[in-house]
Amino acid sequence: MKCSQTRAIQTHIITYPHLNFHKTLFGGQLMAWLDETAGIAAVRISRAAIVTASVDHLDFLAPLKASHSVCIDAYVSGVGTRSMEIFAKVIGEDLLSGERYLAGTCFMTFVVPKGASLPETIEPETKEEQFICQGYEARKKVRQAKRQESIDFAQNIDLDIPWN
Ligand SMILES: CC(=O)SCCNC(=O)CCNC(=O)[C@H](O)C(C)(C)COP(=O)(O)OP(=O)(O)OC[C@H]1O[C@@H](n2cnc3c(N)ncnc32)[C@H](O)[C@@H]1OP(=O)(O)O
Repeated sequence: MKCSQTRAIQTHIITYPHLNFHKTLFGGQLMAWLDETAGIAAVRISRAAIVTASVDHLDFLAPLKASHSVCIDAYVSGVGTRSMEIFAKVIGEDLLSGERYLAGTCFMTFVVPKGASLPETIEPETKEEQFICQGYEARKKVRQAKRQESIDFAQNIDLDIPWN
């Protein structure tokens, strides 16, 4: 399957319900849209009931201003056995001037249920897709190491009710 066959895109106008104190897009809203868009890309390759396993390297590069549009563009950039990596980019656009800017990039990992299968490879075509996909194996190694760290870390987190 080609990266482009998994591509999912959402575009929104940045207006009041989604603004923060700075009159720019609330980061939590952007994260929700990212998860939704990336999730669609993940289902397109797997046709399975995926879950979000991790979000790494979410860089907020520029604020998204009120009345600009925000376009979230996501595609599968690597496949493992049950996991897949999705790359997403966030593009802001001043709709009156037409100026576009990169507001963020992000990698997310989604996992299919046990028993579901994924294609063995994903095929990049454009220069950007080739650039992104070539880093998949290295990023997966880092993620696997971090996952173990995260499991060890969780052993030290207490679940007590704070007001007791
Ligand atoms: C769509 C939604 O809104 S979902 C809501 C939010 N997400 C959730 O609730 C998920 C909660 N977490 C879970 O259910 C589990 O931890 C899971 C399903 C993510 C992983 O659990 P398991 O099935 O036991 O994982 P297992 O160790 O078998 O690994 C399966 C694959 O996932 C990958 N993986 C598991 N956890 C992570 C992680 N945190 N980050 C990156 N990759 C991961 C593994 O590397 C492995 O990849 P591979 O098969 O390509 O080699």
